[in-house]
Amino acid sequence: MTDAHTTGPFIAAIDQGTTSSRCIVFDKDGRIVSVDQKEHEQIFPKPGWVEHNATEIWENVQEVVAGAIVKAGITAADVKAIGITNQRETTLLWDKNTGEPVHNALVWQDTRTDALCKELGRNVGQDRFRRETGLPLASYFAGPKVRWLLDNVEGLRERAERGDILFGTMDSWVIWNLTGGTDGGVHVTDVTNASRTLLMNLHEMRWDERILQSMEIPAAVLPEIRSSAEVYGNAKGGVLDGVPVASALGDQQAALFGQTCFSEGEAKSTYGTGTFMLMNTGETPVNSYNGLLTTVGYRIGDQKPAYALEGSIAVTGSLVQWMRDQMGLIKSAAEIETLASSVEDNGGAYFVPAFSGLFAPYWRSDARGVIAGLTRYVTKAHIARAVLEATAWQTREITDAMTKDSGVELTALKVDGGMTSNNLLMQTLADFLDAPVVRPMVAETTCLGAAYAAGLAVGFWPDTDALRANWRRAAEWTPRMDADTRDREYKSWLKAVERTMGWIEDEE
Ligand SMILES: Nc1ncnc2c1ncn2[C@@H]1O[C@H](COP(=O)(O)OP(=O)(O)O)[C@@H](O)[C@H]1O
Ligand SMILES: O=P(O)(O)OC[C@H](O)CO
Repeated sequence: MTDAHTTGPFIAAIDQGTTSSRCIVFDKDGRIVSVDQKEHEQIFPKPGWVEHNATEIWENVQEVVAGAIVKAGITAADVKAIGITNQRETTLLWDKNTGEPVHNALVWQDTRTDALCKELGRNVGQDRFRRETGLPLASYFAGPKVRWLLDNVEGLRERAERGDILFGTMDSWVIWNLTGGTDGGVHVTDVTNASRTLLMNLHEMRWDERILQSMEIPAAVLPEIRSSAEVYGNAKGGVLDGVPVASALGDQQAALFGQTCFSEGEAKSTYGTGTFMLMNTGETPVNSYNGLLTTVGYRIGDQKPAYALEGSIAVTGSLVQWMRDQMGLIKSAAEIETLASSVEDNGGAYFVPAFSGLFAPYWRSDARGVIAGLTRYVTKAHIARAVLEATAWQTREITDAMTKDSGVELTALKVDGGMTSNNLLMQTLADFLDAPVVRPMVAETTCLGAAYAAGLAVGFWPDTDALRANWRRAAEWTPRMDADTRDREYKSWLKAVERTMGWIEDEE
């Protein structure tokens, strides 16, 4: 599938995402040469619980890597490096002697550790976690999930303490398997993924011993924390045998990198299963007083890290999936735009999809979803509109918090991800933010970011300036809504948000 304009060598990026795994081959201009992708099963054992089968995921990863290489018509010899990016926080423990997971992976959306987080908050204190890790104590993050597994899988704690068990987010699982698994696989994670565990000291980039003690997690299970762009090892076996594995970044940080947000104040927002806005805040971590997370943006080799402020929204694209799969109101995700465009407005309806509680800026795990403002007038088209507006209003709440925390006014928002193919949503976003929304030519910024980092690590690209030169605007939406309408609608949205809170009582 390579054309006359794309001659090698290439970089291959693997994106192990929440709903699918994909592999994309890029050329030196950052153009896509080939793509292969495969979905995996979403397992919902109980309300609020979400799991993935990590063995299925690893099989899919191997399949899409082979698929992308075949489609590109190339071999391992043409690939200079492999970059890894992944759904963050999703937590796996596996046996290092057999390579078998000890349990399904607990997915970032899973809320089973709510009670544990409350208990830790009472015993250890919320502030300590915020101060050391940059994160609020919430079921979203990996550390409490590790503790839950150690407490609930029979005999696991003893095996972990004996040194037989490895913990990893999906970057670690993919890298360990890629580099040989039980036959010498390297057990590493990068600073961006480690910064999502509630276990890493954000300032010193090392596992925090006191937090490990209070969470009762043995250090023996932990991967080594490395930078986001360096060679961790070479692939062993498979179609990319011998190729250096040279980057790892959580998917949202990878998108920040792929959008070339290398300067302080530059931000992007990625619209996939959830939505995540990150702003590069430079070499020092910025504390949030408005419900954002402080996280690592990236670290290239032994250079100073770039930190970021993040606004995380749990449910955006997954609400569209829910309309399709659970409600049967649309047949495809794209159909939501046609349905929503058949009416002028939301008909008075507001949909707050607090399915996993509310993330930024509220961090309320006791919240659950509501549709507010219903009257007999409301049709499924109005609900479809409210679904799209929910994504745009949630972004507005995040940009407001970013402005307060960073002092930087939003002048334009760089966007990417699957939902950005929805024109109505992008226009609504520009309207609600009262700022232009800009989409780059390569909307696959997550894979692109991982490819860029891997390429920098092996000298395929010389520096970040070379990467910036690849960024090209594909589309722009400018605000058209009058201020009065925007303010009135925003007030109604905030009223609907209030109605979600406190739905789950402590004993539930
Ligand atoms: N045209 C569309 N309008 C609204 N949502 C869409 C559209 N196309 C895809 N989506 C949503 O985008 C998400 C897929 O985007 P993607 O970036 O691939 O997500 P992820 O990386 O989280 O798996 C799905 O949740 C899907 O419902
Ligand atoms: O796989 P995605 O794109 O839904 O991203 C998930 C995030 O990394 C969760 O923090």
